[in-house]
Amino acid sequence: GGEEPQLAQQEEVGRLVLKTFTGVNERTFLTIKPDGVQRHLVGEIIRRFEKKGFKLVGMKLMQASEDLLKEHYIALHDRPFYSHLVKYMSSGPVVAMVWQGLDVVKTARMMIGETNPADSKPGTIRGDFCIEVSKNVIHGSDSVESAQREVTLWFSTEELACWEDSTEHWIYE
Ligand SMILES: Nc1ncnc2c1ncn2[C@@H]1O[C@@H]2COP(=O)(O)O[C@H]2[C@H]1O
Repeated sequence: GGEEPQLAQQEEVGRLVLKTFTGVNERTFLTIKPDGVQRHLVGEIIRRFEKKGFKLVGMKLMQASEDLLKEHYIALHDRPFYSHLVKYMSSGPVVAMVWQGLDVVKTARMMIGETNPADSKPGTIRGDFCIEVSKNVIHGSDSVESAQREVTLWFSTEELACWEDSTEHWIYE
């Protein structure tokens, strides 16, 4: 009984957030994985999204806890590689980021490449910088809904910056 109104309220907030972060305000969650940090790819990866024209609205270098990563990868908890994945992701610092822009979820996935680097074309991040699926350098949200879930899981609202990009007139019609 008592929990239902709260749940309805949460769903309402969810719908509102989803409506707010559409069009040029669409947001995605990206994280440079421990192998990407160790291999000094942080600058190169950020450079690609920055030069593309997307807006960086949140970023932090952090060592993620196993609890956070278990929640982040909850949809994969039945997969045989789940616990290995959680251990690897918590083994060193990652760079968690929120990027904003028109169709940023889909476009970032295209820039990242396929989950398996062997299927990723040259020119994509995974196509250019890695070989194995279990060391694939970067994560990107796979849908607007998972982006919303992942952004709120990894960042508080105070950690996200709202700023005006002076080049926007040269990027959007
Ligand atoms: N067969 C696999 N073996 C190990 N890790 C995998 C396998 N398939 C997927 N993954 C990892 O699981 C992750 C899920 O989403 P990511 O985009 O972070 O990238 C994926 C890979 O790092």
